[in-house]
Amino acid sequence: MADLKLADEANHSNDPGPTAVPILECREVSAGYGSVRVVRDVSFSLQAGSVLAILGPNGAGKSTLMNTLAGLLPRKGGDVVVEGKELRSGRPGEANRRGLVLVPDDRALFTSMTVRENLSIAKRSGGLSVDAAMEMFPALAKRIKVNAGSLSGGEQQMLAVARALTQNPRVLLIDEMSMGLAPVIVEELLPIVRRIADETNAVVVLVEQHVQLALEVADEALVIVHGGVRLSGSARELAKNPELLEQAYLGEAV
Ligand SMILES: Nc1ncnc2c1ncn2[C@@H]1O[C@H](COP(=O)(O)OP(=O)(O)OP(=O)(O)O)[C@@H](O)[C@H]1O
Repeated sequence: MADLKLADEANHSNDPGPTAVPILECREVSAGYGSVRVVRDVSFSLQAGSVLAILGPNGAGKSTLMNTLAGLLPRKGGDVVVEGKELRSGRPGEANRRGLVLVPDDRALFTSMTVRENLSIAKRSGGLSVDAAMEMFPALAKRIKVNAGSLSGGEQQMLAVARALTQNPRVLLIDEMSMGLAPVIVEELLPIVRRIADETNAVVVLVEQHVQLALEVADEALVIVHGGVRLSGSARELAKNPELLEQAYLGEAV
């Protein structure tokens, strides 16, 4: 099956020009568990302020790729380069210090601590202050004294993203933000991702099952099937080609 690369027409206006060093480069990255390779030769390059949507069916390897980028899993091949410097494989502390911040699909909040405590404990120098993070999420600001475990699913997700922003991310990795959330909540949350990229100039890599909503906020998209990139291109072009997306998901030749 030939991979398809759509025209590289990014829909963001903050193109830094051809000489800028990419914030994140993934060069033929492979990953997996034990001797099993579940992600194969994934490559992409992202400039400051851009959003990449990683799409694909269940079990395709999307979370494995995210965890590998965050250093939680060792790579089985390839290079990850952050702002021009290689990142060592399987070093989550180093990845975090270099600005890769993962919002995991289980959100990993301290449920018996308040919203404010969850944010204060994560805060890093250079990251958004608790108050600035709350400005991004006014609905959560009203719940700042509430324990994270008592928040709604949408509020918990806001807190997980707000917490990441207090850590000064250069690369924000958001794995299935919409997991378990009603579509109406997802429609509110995803535009915030766009705002984060635009206002902080961080790169956002978003794994998302709500394909059309993700394509509305992303600049670029990859469809991963069976661990390999099946389709890639500008989010705007992919959004205009739902049949192509469907074929890619089904693993048909496109
Ligand atoms: N800890 C693990 N040990 C061994 N295999 C795993 C582990 N986690 C995931 N896998 C396998 O790796 C493959 C890719 O899983 P992964 O969770 O990365 O897919 P995904 O695209 O994120 O899917 P989903 O959308 O369902 O989360 C699957 O076959 C899965 O069973």
